[in-house]
Amino acid sequence: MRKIPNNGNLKMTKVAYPLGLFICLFIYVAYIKWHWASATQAFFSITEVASGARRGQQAHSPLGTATHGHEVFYGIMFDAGSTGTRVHIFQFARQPGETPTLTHETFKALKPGLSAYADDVEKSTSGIQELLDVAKKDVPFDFWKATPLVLKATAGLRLLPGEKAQKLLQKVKEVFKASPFLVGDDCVSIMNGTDEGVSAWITVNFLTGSLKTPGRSSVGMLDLGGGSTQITFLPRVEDTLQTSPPGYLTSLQMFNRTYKLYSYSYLGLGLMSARLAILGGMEGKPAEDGKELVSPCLSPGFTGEWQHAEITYRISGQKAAVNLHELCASRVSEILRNKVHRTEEVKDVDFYAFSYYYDLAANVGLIDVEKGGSLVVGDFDIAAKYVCRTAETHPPGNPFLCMDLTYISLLLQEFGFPENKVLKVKTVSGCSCALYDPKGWGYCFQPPSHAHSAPSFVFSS
Ligand SMILES: O=c1[nH]cnc2c1ncn2[C@@H]1O[C@H](COP(=O)(O)OP(=O)(O)O)[C@@H](O)[C@H]1O
Ligand SMILES: [Ca+2]
Repeated sequence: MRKIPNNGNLKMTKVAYPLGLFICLFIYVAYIKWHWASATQAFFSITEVASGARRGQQAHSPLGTATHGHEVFYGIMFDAGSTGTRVHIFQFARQPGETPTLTHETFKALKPGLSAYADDVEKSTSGIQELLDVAKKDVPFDFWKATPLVLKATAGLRLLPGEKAQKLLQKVKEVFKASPFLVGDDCVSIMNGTDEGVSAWITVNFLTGSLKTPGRSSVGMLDLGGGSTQITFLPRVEDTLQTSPPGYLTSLQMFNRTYKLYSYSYLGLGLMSARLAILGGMEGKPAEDGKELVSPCLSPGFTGEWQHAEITYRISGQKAAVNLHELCASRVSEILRNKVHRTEEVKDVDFYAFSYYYDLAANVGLIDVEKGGSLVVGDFDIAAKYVCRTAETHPPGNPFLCMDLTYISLLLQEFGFPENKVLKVKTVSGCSCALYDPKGWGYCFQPPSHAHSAPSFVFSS
């Protein structure tokens, strides 16, 4: 479990414009602890709801009276990713009349993801309950009733047949409703892929300061999750806007500006889903007759088991394979063929890359594990070639390393990134985002709108 206390030396003084809420948090996150972005994203919405609820409670109860002139309130956010469920418990403080600051965060993650329980929803409850128990320990008893609780699910649930996903969400909702926290009717939902990409783009652009500095060019965002992968950037070239297929452009209105973003989430191209496709398996289905899945991306002598979404697959490397990298690259190219839309403009935009881009780059020493860092796209190719060649004779500790690096390298090439393109790779990612939910806790924002409807993602001050 991660606990992140705030040393309290970054308090905002009174600001006229509620933008201070965001600036404060992002300065805090960017300079004190560039860390997991769902915290920041949830912050946007939680602060308003939680403090509102708290005020409501205070009207009836003397327990709400703040100590030392501070009003303290909490928010709980579950990020139900395809590979795991994570809880973020936020504590905020607010001086009367001032914007709240994030003063503490508790985090705990559990594996596997919620979607692994698609065929036995009852089993999903113990993990959710365990994370709720963490929240109950963290949030003082008197605050339970006023503390909003929300869950946002991503690719794992999107990949499930609708009925199965709904059953899981319903189960979680029951557990939430039985909890002592503040839950609304839409406390549990699946976030759509574009919202996931856009919310991460907003976060990283706050973090880099480009949204608050007029004239500063924005950065692009790449997120590689387990089930889906997102690319989002702000095109500056008319041709990108003209040539992008429908569904790849989305309008976002924020701080009196309209952003026409290029954003797309590729469901099934997250790293774990890609592994399964490369191995020749089908999402949610065990291999026929327990057949072994053979891949040229695994060491020739390797045999083992791999668990994905609660299904165990027997896997092995292709016998006597020579030039593993070439064979693997050709298999991966088959999987990626005609799946990814390429834009010329990505060459000219600064990009940040998160999640498995970070995990893999850190794993092979391309970046610092703690701080992240910069690399060029071609580094993934060099690393893939090296790891795959070594794997021909010595199976690596992680049997998927050759496959994963080859996949990442080819995916980036498919997006249109040249090998000399610099990427900044960080641990932060835009995962679940409460703020970006049209019906959710968008107290700070009006509902988002995409593509064809009028932009309405408006900061309401
Ligand atoms: O809270 C977190 N801390 C650090 N890494 C996280 C956290 N949540 C997700 N990740 C990263 O996200 C990736 C898995 O993606 P996820 O399970 O969210 O799939 P999805 O986004 O496709 O649903 C991994 O790289 C994992 O390290
Ligand atoms: Ca994620």
